[in-house]
Amino acid sequence: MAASGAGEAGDLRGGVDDVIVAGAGLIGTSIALALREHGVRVRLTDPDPGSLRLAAELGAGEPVDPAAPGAPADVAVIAAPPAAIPGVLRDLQDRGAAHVYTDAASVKSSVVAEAERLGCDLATFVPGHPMGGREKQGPSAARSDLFLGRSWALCPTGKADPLAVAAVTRLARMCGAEPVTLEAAAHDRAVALVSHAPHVAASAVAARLLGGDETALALAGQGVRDVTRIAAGDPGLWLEILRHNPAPVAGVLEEISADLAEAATALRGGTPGEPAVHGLLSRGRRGRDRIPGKHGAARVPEYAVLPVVIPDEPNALGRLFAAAGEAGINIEDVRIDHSPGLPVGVAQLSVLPGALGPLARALAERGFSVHA
Ligand SMILES: NC(=O)c1ccc[n+]([C@@H]2O[C@H](COP(=O)([O-])OP(=O)(O)OC[C@H]3O[C@@H](n4cnc5c(N)ncnc54)[C@H](O)[C@@H]3O)[C@@H](O)[C@H]2O)c1
Ligand SMILES: O=C(O)C(=O)C[C@]1(C(=O)O)C=C[C@@H](O)C=C1
Repeated sequence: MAASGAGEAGDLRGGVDDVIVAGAGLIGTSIALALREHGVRVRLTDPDPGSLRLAAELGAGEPVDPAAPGAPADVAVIAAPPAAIPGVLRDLQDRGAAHVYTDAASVKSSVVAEAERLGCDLATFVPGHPMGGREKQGPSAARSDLFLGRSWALCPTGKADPLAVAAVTRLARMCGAEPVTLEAAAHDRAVALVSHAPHVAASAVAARLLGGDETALALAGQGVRDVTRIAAGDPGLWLEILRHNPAPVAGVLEEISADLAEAATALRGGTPGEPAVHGLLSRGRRGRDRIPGKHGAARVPEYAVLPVVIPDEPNALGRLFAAAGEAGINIEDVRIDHSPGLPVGVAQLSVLPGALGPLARALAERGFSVHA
């Protein structure tokens, strides 16, 4: 969603012209891509050189050394895993890397408490949480439109400078999101209900599938795919998120468990228990109706996946497939991650695990930019 003119883009930027994104993964690169569409200068840092290189190649910004980021940016966004954020904030603030700081962590109270403990400046730190995401990681899954129409929680402490809040509000709006301001504890209770407990519940449903035989799994339709999509997320990141929000998530899970237990007991009891089951299904339907919007994404099969950067031009995919064919490798599936308006996209080639190395070598030899 590029702005239509330099003046208009400048108006929306409102002084947020130069941003540092620390953490060039899914969320950091998505934020960077969205900001680039508004002409914002973006400087990227990430301890993983591969992620940094890919994010830069996707057009998300210029890689910089976090120890020498250059002149202070208008805003620094920290899009690292939650536990790393307070330390990165303290480091960036010590270096005077930006005038205003925000983060993207899925939890807020623990991040704020640790930032305070580390002596971070809370006047310039506006904790944030974009409510858009995917069940995938890394810059190759990034999309400039990831936050379009989503809420973006802002949890400024009582010490926050209103000008800092205004700058982060503008940044969220440039990403196409709607800022929602609330206290950190209220945020954590809210996301326990709408994000964290649902993730665990989806994992519980998906974990049952491990006991299903091939015939049962062959019958899997869209229903189970919808219910389990988020269970494909990274267990490491999710454990970290849950650890930082334990009590609110446990509370919701206990309520879900009670509903499920009651339904199971009622079903075991036959017809007399039916009203309880009907009641749960009806409440579920009414609860679902209260959700104002919904993500949609395809499930990705579990092959080995090779990301290859491709130019946005006729027959780019044709050449890619021809090269794989010449190497005698069968591509099982392909998915294109592409932000509208960008000159390049990422083709995610799914192959049998044993074919990954040979395919990477064959494509690299033929001049493709391969990110194995
Ligand atoms: N995945 C989602 O759907 C989602 C949605 C909203 C918010 N978030 C939050 O966004 C943050 C990033 O998650 P993600 O999904 O982009 O994960 P990701 O794994 O795709 O990216 C995280 C990136 O942070 C980098 N990193 C690690 N330590 C760092 C450090 N000290 N300094 C700078 N970068 C560092 C990693 O190398 C990696 O590239 C997390 O705090 C997460 O809670 C995730
Ligand atoms: O759509 C997804 O894949 C997500 O899980 C995104 C989602 C969510 O629960 O809505 C996940 C974690 C975040 O902190 C924010 C957004």
